[in-house]
Amino acid sequence: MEQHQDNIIVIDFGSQYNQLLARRIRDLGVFSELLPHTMTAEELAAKKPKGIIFSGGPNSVYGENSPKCDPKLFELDVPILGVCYGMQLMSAHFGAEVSRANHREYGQATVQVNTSSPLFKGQPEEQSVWMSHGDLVQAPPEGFSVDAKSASCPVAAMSDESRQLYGIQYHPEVRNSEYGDEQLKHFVFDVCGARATWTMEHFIDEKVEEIRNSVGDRKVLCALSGGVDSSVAAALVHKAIGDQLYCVFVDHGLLRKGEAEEVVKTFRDEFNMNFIKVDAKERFLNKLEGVSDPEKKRKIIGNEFIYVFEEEANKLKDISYLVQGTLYTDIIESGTATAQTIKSHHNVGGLPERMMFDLIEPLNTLFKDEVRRLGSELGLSDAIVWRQPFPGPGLGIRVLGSITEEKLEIVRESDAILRDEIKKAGLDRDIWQYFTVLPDIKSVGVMGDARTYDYCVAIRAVTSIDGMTSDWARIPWDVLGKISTRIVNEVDHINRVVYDVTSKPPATIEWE
Ligand SMILES: Nc1ncnc2c1ncn2[C@@H]1O[C@H](COP(=O)(O)OP(=O)(O)OP(=O)(O)O)[C@@H](O)[C@H]1O
Ligand SMILES: O=c1[nH]c(=O)c2[nH+]cn([C@@H]3O[C@H](COP(=O)(O)O)[C@@H](O)[C@H]3O)c2[nH]1
Ligand SMILES: NC(=O)CC[C@H](N)C(=O)O
Ligand SMILES: [Mg+2]
Repeated sequence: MEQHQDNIIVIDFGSQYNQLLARRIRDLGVFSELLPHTMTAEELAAKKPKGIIFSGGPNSVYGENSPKCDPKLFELDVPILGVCYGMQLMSAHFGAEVSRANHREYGQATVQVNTSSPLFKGQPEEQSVWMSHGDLVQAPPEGFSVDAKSASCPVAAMSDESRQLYGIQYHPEVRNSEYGDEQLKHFVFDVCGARATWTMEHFIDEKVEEIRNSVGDRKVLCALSGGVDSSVAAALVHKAIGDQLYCVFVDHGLLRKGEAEEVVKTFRDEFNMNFIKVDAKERFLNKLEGVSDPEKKRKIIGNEFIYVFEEEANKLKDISYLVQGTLYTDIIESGTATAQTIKSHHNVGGLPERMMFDLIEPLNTLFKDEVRRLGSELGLSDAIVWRQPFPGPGLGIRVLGSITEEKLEIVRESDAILRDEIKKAGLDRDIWQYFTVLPDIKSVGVMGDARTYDYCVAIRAVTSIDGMTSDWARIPWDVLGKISTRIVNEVDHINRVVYDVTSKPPATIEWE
């Protein structure tokens, strides 16, 4: 996309925090996107970046297959900030030695900084920072000066002002680095001279123009779940092309209690868009029968979605674009060239190899909280903007192992009770996501003096901002107690309720 504002490019070397870097820059009001390290200097220069940031990464620069960048990048006359692996890469490029550290540093550390260096202006000389490295730069390359050091890290930051090259060994993008935001601010505004003009309004205008240009007068299909992301994507594309947009909502039999009716009502009543509901319960459940591997289930569901959309597109004729509400989170978790696959999101890693559509994914650089802001800007109601996320594979990944109608019913009913009680307790806006899971185990109980041997249900409730990390929600015990009693009393085949108290990481939000 042609950017009409200043742009800072973050080059992805596989760090867990790479997405945070781009995010922090956007929060400063400057557009920023994450791009693969395999892009050539020429391709990157075409985007006219005001500055480039190298992310961290799990590799060692001296490792055999460690990711590199196009060396011509250093000749573009664009300021570069290397973070962690990025600084090590810059150092190695200019001939400094990067070696294994005697003491690896993970977590909080104290650095002494040179406050006359551009990135550290106006800050205290001693700062607390977040380190995560096992390698280090012993001495800076020629022409660079040391801007920060810690007890175990001789080069915690370095710079060559004349060539506009900067390096930081710790992670300024992580909140635990006290003045990290300040350092990024200095880089973006003082060193790169970027202007803070990036707003959601700009984002909307640019996307609308981009969508109009690529679509022309053709018709477009939108995969609409009624969730936050696809509702926002649909509203955005509708703004661009109006009635050329056809929204397709699929009931795959893995939806929550009452969900299909609710989505149909909302979109028929509140939205002035072409809306089609497809009943595809049987075909999804048939394909999933007897399949217990989570990744297989995800791929079957992802594939089947597309087959349904293709059939609908053929009925409407001349449709070659599919809109999806894909977020950056879906992409990173599905695995990229540098990041591991945590789970294949149905709309990314679960897509079939061949499909008849080109994808339009206007939100694929954003995080959930940014999408919510965008939704409000587009005038969507709070009920949609603040709806809790619900994964495309739905209850299919909340019935662990192979899926049956009976098990789906248990999850559907217990989830409805949980939602009801959370709402009654006024907690629905505080808790990011809450649902029940049916583990594939049975345990012994005693009900009405009789022995039972039946399923247990797990409650999962988390607080989060963007779904990348989360903590378990501290639901008051009396509320949990009420939920547990209701589930056991009202849902057949449940004799036990447990509460999941793990954060992400090390767990994930969904169980599959
Ligand atoms: N039942 C469905 N019918 C049609 N499209 C769907 C359905 N479920 C998911 N999708 C598509 O897959 C995309 C990803 O699903 P995801 O759940 O991440 O987003 P969402 O449902 O739009 O928002 P939310 O995260 O709030 O649930 C959606 O944006 C939508 O394009
Ligand atoms: O549309 C989706 N398709 C998927 O395949 C999928 N898998 C997980 N999720 C949602 O993503 C967020 C992070 O989930 P995890 O911590 O389980 O990875 C949580 O909000 C999950 O509900 C999905 N959404
Ligand atoms: N977080 C990082 O970028 C780590 C860089 C490199 N792998 C190291 O251990 O030093
Ligand atoms: Mg959803």
